[in-house]
Amino acid sequence: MNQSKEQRILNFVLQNAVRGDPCSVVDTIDKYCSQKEWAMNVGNEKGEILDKTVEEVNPSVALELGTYCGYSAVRISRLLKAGARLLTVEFNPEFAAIAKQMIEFAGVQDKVKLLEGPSEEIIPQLKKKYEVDTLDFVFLDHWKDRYRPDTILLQECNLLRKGSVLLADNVIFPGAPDFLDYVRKSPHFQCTYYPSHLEYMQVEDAMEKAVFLG
Ligand SMILES: Nc1ncnc2c1ncn2CCCCCNC(=O)c1cc(-c2ccc(F)cc2)cc(O)c1O
Ligand SMILES: [Mg+2]
Repeated sequence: MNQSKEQRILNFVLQNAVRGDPCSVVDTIDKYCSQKEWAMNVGNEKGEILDKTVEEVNPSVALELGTYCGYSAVRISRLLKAGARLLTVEFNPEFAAIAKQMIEFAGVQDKVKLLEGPSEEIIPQLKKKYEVDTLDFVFLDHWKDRYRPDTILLQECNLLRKGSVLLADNVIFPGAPDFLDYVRKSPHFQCTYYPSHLEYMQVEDAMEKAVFLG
């Protein structure tokens, strides 16, 4: 049976990156996806905005919605302090299997917990099943029409505290207009817009940071 694109990306990393070196895994994925096959990783340009935000927040507990091949899970977890952890949620079992291998190869498996399932099912389980009190940082990179409902669900589940930071990918392309409208109009969020480009392309995209005010 011929390989999936995601399997080809993983194989390229296993053959060309340095085991246990998260930066080499990130760079190798970017090399493959910019030169051989496009894929929906956040990429290096938006990845630097992600890095700066993670360094600014320095989260103890971070959540990622939409793992895909694990590119941003490796990118985020390489910046986490000792004892900090990233919970990453992936709906697609094939993607989750690739991401698991990617995370282990990068050597960040002790910082990352990969949860398989739809975000709307997993978010309500975070407190009791995954021993989360509140989330310091949330990276939204899953279905774009889930950004707004899941932001509301995070609030309803009391998973946000004063100062929790949400960072959303793709708010321009493919776009998350209802999410932008919601957080920018809400008195509970302080928003910042970061213009950028779609990963590996010269197409306009952007990220939105929304800080929860309590
Ligand atoms: N836990 C969960 N709950 C719900 N859905 C879940 C999930 N976990 C995963 N998914 C399912 C999301 C699958 C991928 C989401 N990301 C995207 O759809 C995405 C698409 C593009 C794109 C751009 C230009 C194009 F021409 C085509 C596509 C770029 C991006 O950076 C993207 O992040
Ligand atoms: Mg994205």
